[in-house]
Amino acid sequence: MRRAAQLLRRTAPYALTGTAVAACDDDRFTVEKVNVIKIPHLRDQGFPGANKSNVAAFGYAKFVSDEDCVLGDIVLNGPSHTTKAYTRAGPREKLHFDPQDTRCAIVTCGGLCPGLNTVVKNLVEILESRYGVEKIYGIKGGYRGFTSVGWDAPLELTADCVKDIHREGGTLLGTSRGGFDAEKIVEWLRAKRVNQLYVIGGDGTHRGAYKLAELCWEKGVDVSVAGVPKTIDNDIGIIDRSFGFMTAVSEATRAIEAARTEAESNRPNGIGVVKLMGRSAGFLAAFATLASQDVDLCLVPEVPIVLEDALPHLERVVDKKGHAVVVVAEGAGEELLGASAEVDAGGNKKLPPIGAWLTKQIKSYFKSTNREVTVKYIDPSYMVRSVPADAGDSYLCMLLAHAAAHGAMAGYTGFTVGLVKNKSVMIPIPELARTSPRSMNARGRTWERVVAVTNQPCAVARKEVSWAEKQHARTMTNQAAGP
Ligand SMILES: Nc1ncnc2c1ncn2[C@@H]1O[C@H](COP(=O)(O)OP(=O)(O)OP(=O)(O)O)[C@@H](O)[C@H]1O
Ligand SMILES: O=P(O)(O)OC[C@H]1O[C@](O)(CO)[C@@H](O)[C@@H]1O
Ligand SMILES: [Mg+2]
Repeated sequence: MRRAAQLLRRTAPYALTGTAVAACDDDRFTVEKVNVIKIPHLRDQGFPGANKSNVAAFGYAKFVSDEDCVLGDIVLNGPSHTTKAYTRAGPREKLHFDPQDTRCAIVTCGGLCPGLNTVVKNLVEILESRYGVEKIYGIKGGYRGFTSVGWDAPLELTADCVKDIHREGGTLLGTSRGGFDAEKIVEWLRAKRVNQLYVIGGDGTHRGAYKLAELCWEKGVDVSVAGVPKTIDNDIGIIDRSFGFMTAVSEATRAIEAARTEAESNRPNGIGVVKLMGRSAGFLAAFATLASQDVDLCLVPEVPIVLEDALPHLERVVDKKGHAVVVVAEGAGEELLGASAEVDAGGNKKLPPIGAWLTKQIKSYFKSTNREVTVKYIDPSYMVRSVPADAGDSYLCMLLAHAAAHGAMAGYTGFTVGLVKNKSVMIPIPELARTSPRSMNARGRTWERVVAVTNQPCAVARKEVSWAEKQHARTMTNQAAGP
């Protein structure tokens, strides 16, 4: 017997709506409850909008209904199942903003990431060419650029001036940490009659973006704030992966390849150590390790380092192969090196020099066993994120830019976009903020694969369980929590 899903009903803004869905097939399983996550809409804040028909999409695209959802959890492991669902992104039949009266601004914040320019290019192109928006500002140098003057004052972007920017890494607009002033930014938006703001950045940038959306409601300004998540750490919650991450993984494997070549060639007992980015999540280190297949020891922030296991393991590898390769994420080993009280302009804590420390530990361990060792330390950190996006990430950048533009034109606000189970969706920014930064589950499949591929002793992770589980539990609690 199959019972059709009941109509998905939405209530208050940003609330999870408990929506009963029954889908029984010969009593095999039941999806008991789908919690549809509602996206704030400007009409709910009392802005009626233009309610114009979407001629841009008409004739070439299938409109996406506001009722279309994507299930967040598609793995069934029991007779009944509860899952969140995210509103599908895509062109809507009705536009909140009349393109003729639409003025947009785009800003990139936080660290660099492959594909920033590709997102900017695709935003400008879809807004100008498809929707017919005539004024698009490019804010220079992150949030602080709203108040900059002179050469750093906002640019006017056109499809023509962005047509080749995807070929370059970095961001045409510039980026920064710090300098966020909500009052001044909203004042600028009001003065320039900008009614769509696109922010491309990480969790910090999104926290700022939501403050801007809230301030706009408070001040009665009809502005849509749309985010596009950016991080090469891949530490944004909910989404499948962030743009630029796989490009960074490919670049990281080149550094690992160099480390292997150095380690293999330098006698006796060559060891290559590669430090990769990853402030609080070791996804980059883990994926580069899995992709390269050359790594013998991978250290990540989620799994505390146990030197008494790690160093003898390296010695065994060197004995067997003549060389070894180590990958360490920059945020690993906080439990040994201590946390720094210093923070950067974005409020992110500064990290101790784990790569140099580890190199020293390896040297002294081999010395203590009366073995010669040649350690080559490679720190390619900025190189992996300053390159242009590869083909897969370029495609993702285009998809995300389009999702953001369609959502903002339709009048959604305070949302970000992402792939969930390979479908593009909109996510309320508070949901993203609650689930980010996410960390790798030290008892999950990715880490299990890393241990299998490197052959590093499971004991490397033995102390980890309580600490990493605590970390992971925190993320999961955040994800499970309602707004
Ligand atoms: N809680 C917050 N409220 C308002 N603005 C914030 C907040 N956190 C960060 N910002 C601002 O967002 C911008 C970028 O923040 P941050 O340095 O944390 O980078 P990010 O967006 O998280 O990207 P990355 O992935 O590189 O860390 C900065 O201008 C910072 O001032
Ligand atoms: O030196 P910056 O520009 O602050 O960036 C470094 C940080 O950026 C990140 O890649 C996040 O974007 C972190 O892994 C890293 O700690
Ligand atoms: Mg961040």
